[in-house]
Amino acid sequence: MSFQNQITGLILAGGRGSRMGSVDKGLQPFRTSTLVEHVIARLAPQVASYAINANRNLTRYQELAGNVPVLPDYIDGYAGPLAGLQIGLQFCPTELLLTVPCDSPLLPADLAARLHAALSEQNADVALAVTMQTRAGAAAPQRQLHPVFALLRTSVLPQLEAYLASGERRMESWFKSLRVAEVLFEDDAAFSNVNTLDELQVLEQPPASAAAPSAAPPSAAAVASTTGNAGSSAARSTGQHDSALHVEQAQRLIAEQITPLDAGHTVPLFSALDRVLAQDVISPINVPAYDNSAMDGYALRGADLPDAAQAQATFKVIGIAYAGRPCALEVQAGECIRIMTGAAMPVGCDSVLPQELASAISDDSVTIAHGVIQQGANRRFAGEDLKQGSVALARGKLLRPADLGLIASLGMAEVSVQRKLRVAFFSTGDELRAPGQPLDEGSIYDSNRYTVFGMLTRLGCEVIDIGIVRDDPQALDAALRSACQQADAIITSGGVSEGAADYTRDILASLGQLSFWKLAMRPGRPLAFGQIRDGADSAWLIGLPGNPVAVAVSFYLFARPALLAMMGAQAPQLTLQARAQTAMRKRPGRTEYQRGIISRGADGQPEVRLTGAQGSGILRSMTEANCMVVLGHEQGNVAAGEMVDVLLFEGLI
Ligand SMILES: Nc1nc2c(c(=O)[nH]1)N[C@H]1C(S)=C(S)[C@@H](COP(=O)(O)OP(=O)(O)OC[C@H]3O[C@@H](n4cnc5c(N)ncnc54)[C@H](O)[C@@H]3O)O[C@H]1N2
Ligand code: MOO
Ligand SMILES: [Mg+2]
Repeated sequence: MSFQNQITGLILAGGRGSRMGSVDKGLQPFRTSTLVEHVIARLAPQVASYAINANRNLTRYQELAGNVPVLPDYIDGYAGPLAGLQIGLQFCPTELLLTVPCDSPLLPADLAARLHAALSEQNADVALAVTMQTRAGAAAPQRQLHPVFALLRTSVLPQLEAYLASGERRMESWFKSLRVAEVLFEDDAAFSNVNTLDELQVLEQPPASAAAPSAAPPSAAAVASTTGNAGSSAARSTGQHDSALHVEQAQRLIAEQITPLDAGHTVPLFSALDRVLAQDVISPINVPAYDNSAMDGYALRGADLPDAAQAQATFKVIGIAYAGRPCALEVQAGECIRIMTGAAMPVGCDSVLPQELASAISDDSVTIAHGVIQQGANRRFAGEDLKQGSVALARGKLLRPADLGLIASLGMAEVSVQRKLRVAFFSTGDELRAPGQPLDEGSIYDSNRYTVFGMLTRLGCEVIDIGIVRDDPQALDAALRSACQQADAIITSGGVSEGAADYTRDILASLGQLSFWKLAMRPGRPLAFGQIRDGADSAWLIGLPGNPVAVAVSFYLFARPALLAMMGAQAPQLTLQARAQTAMRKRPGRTEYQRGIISRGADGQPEVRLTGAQGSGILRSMTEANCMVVLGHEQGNVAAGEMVDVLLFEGLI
């Protein structure tokens, strides 16, 4: 394997740019493009694929780089280059990560080759660039370390995480704890980094040496498309390393890339259930439209209610007010009107006595004891539910039955909703047979397509079943192209892990920009995500792992939010807490989703137990469960009686 295939590049663009007036350095204009595009042009040919670490303007970086991963820091607060390194190492699909800053547009073309040679020869953890610099006033040139030009083994990630967890942020002192190989580069100018706008202007002068780019870099999108496939083969590196993306990071990366489809249309209210609101619903009226009674009883003036000294008071009944019928009566002191729930409050009345609270009722009078109701009781105000002109429901709302009721209460018979997402789905694998067919030796029934069908349908998608696709490059290519032409998104299962399913990975990658992630979770460790294209058509693709439980879990955690984001829907997952009924085994360093049954304990509090064997091929564990127990990344074994997080299935799985 060539050294390039072992290396993922990481452009560090996550700084504050403090010395540049807080501008985003990577995006500064430089020689007809931007600093980061020059860095991309220099870095891309040296590595299998690359990512950008940025904490601002993520969409802009994404546009410039054409769908390469743009990774924000995992830890908050612009914690410096080590935070960028951390997310880069967590993400890195290859054994080696090469970091370069976004503001060194002249970086050496042989950076990766030379750092790699030294790293291998010296069996080091990290190789760093060094130059000799003559400073003003200094007698001799001095050794200058360039720690952000580093080639690292991803196996150093646990050490880095421990270092960051101790509150440390300094890069050079972290390197002191590692085996470092230093590589002397002659051309100091190649490492010039631009800290101030003045320095940028100096560098903007026409290049003085051959080391500088002679022309504008190729467009970043072109670079990305040439590296996309290389990235997938590099992702199958043979070396053992533990770097894996955290669940939240993968979710964040997906969320950052997906933008909602902008395609609303109007439907009658009865067709709007489970659809996503495409526009805010603004209330055209006050709801309720007028002050009215919340009770059947007697409307009166609160000022006439008896005080403690009076003990009770008797009111004269002067008429009846019904809901839906105007009542022209007006009460005077000591008078009341018999009123029905929902009837408009008669002029002068501000309180309603529920009839069952009266001390005595005759044909024309009502007696009320002191303290039975307060002034203002049981009066519903105009607009207390919704004020005219206010947002009754916000765009992005997934419409539930009560929402339909609310829209109807505004007098609206139609509503603007997003068009249904078209989602194509298929299963991959030579071993798969469709239910109803005979099962020959070595084959199994395809269950994933049915699970995926159910989950897509519950999400309100228009489903396109592409069937079972054999592990055959031509069949996969044809299936993907057909899916891409018909659908907004494609959900596949199987063939995204290492090894025998290489085919699927290669074909998936050949049609677009796909990342193959290893996630720090169980089940659902492998996942593919990206966009594929066929001519003018494009579709998002989520490649779920083949194991049936992993399919459901990965769909829930990644496909569901991705599809909801495409619909522009706001539907966050709700995590509850329950008491563990039994001990649960858990290894720190990954998030586990164990299948559970939540119920009410003897003390009335929620408690949860696991559904037996938790293997990711045991689909029964899923059907018996009504929730998933979520055991967090850092968490270890759970003792009986401890509180654990749970995600309820109802409506989802
Ligand atoms: N060397 C490694 N091997 C594996 C790793 C790894 O990290 N390194 N990850 C394991 C994990 S975790 C999973 S999950 C699987 C995922 O594999 P693939 O996505 O490549 O899926 P397949 O190999 O095609 O299938 C895996 C498994 O699931 C069964 N399957 C597949 N499709 C269906 C279907 N539609 N209905 C029912 N069952 C299905 C298939 O027969 C296999 O048993 O990789 C591990 N290996
Ligand atoms: O995704 Mo796998 O075994 O974690 O099922
Ligand atoms: Mg397979």
